[in-house]
Amino acid sequence: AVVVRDDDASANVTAKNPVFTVPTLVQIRDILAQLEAPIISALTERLNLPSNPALYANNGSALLKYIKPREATANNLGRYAYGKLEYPFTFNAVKPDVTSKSNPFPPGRFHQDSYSGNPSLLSFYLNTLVPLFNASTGYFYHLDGSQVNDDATLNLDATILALLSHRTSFGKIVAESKYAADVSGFTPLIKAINTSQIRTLLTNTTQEAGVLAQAATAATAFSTAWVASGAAEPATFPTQLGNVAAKVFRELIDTTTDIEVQYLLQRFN
Ligand SMILES: C=C(O[C@@H]1C=C(C(=O)O)C=C[C@H]1O)C(=O)O
Repeated sequence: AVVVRDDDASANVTAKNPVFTVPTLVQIRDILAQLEAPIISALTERLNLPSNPALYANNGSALLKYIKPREATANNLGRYAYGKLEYPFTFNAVKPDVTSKSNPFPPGRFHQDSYSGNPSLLSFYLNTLVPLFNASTGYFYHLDGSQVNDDATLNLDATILALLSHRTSFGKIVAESKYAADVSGFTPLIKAINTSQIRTLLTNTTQEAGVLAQAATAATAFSTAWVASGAAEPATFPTQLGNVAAKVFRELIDTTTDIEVQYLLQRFN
């Protein structure tokens, strides 16, 4: 539907974003738990492919070149539409909502802020994860004897990065849900731009321990399943996967929390 907005002087007529009420924190945590297995499943596959270091040199320029046309296609399919909670790595898809009398961001209603956690996810991927993806053999067989399959590797890189972006973007609705449950606690901290106190109020270390424990359980299940299914794995494989899963979920928690903090800092813009 096309509606006239009285708060947008630059355009007489513009499409208004849909109004979304965020789920409760309990519901959001259930949804986040559902994302753990797919992330660790993709990491398991990726850990079993050898890497071509050239793809990740120069801040991942070859990886980003691979991802760019995929993200353009994804964009045309609506992957980054308003409220999808996923953002691309190769262009900026965020148009932040602006508060006004007609659009006051009531507690519990999603609004879009301009912050993306993707740059820090990409740097974590390139600098911390890629060095851990050091398999010497892969599961592709080539008559020329080569083990490396650049396209298959990049395809998994793109899949993992998209999942990481989606998972961390939940920080936006986590923040809205927590704000709605404690408006009087958050409001003065936001107005004072007290970033460290906002972060403290958002953090729940018991919940974090549960997320990390589920990641460890999933990593054990996937490495056990690969070995039981007949994959030729080095003895170190379960430990390596456990290590990768622990690092990824620690990073996800930290970046999700960054996104929560940044969302709230823009609450009254
Ligand atoms: C997402 C939340 O906020 C923070 C981030 C967490 C996460 O990313 O899993 C877990 C607990 C909180 O410290 C939450 O409270 O569930």
